[in-house]
Amino acid sequence: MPKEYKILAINPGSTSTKFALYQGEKLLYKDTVRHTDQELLSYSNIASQLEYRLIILLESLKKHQISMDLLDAVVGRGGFLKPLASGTYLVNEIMLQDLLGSKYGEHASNLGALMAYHIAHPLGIPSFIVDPIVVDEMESVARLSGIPEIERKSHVHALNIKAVSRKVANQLGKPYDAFNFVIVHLGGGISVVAERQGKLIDVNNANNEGPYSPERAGGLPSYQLVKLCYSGTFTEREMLSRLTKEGGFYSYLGTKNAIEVEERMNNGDQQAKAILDGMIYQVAKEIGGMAAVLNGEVDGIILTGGLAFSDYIVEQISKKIRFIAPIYIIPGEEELESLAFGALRILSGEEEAKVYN
Ligand SMILES: Nc1ncnc2c1ncn2[C@@H]1O[C@H](COP(=O)(O)OP(=O)(O)OP(=O)(O)O)[C@@H](O)[C@H]1O
Ligand SMILES: CCCC(=O)O
Repeated sequence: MPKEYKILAINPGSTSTKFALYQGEKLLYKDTVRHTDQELLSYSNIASQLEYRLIILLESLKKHQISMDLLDAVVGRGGFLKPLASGTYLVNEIMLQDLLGSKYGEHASNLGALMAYHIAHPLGIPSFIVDPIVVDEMESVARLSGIPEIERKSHVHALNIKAVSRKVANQLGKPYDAFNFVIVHLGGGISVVAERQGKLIDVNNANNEGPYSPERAGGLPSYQLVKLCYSGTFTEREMLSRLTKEGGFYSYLGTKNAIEVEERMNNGDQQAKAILDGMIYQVAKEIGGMAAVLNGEVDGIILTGGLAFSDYIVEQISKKIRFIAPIYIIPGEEELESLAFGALRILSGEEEAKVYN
């Protein structure tokens, strides 16, 4: 009988940290710890949250009486690195340095490789990342921005997007590269992608384009943005934080929690309704754009991520876009499973780990 590898998967998100333990393909334990805005905003940068998130992980393992001694590998979500092909990568020194120094940008998922390595290294076992947020399959036409100094980049919830795409394709009875999908990850940040036959040919860079989200500003009118940057009101760090951690719902309503925003709306708060509806409007508009990228040849639109648990959000988006193609709802995310299975493919010899250099 083949060995049933034990793999710990770690997914640090913008509003939560999620963990799971798999034995082979079987889930043994799963836990989600949600972080308050105050907790996370008290850290000056993402890398400085490492110890805090590691303590949370160790507490969770202890609470669930999980011993780390029997682990075969640890896998974390992959963050801002150089643009990469899709796949599973061994965590190595260059990767750790790039993440610790935020060389390619700040994002909660930068902690994935760091946390995985800190657990795995003392145990003498490998650590991996799978389909990091810098998976880049964009076509050259999609890279043009409008000025030569700025190139559009592929920063995207690739892990979950690839997983849900496979899932829907499976439901439809064909491999995922047989379809064209528009896939929308509705999380703390929002990714809307055009996937043509398995490749993410265009994506809104979830950190600085597209719809606003619970914590991000999304695309902004560029002229006014430049004026604001030079107004003397904000430092560069404050401005970047305003766009990526304190934008969207948070900037208007003081919370990143969509459940709370919906409750406020249901209790008659008109401002909460306006902001929620504004996000829905922008998401629908972005989906229309990605449908055009696919020449209207869209086999399905997939809505996924934490916000896809909300009936209101799903219904309101669906109303605007159902003329395009059938809609598939996969709430939450398949990220932990995808991480564990990515590592499993390496341990079982089905694939070879890619090297980051
Ligand atoms: N049942 C629900 N109804 C409405 N909104 C929900 C529900 N569950 C979670 N959310 C909202 O989803 C958002 C977080 O989504 P998710 O957990 O996918 O994000 P994350 O993993 O923290 O960040 P990201 O997906 O950007 O990496 C929050 O605004 C949260 O309040
Ligand atoms: C940058 C892509 C991933 C995310 O927005 O969380």
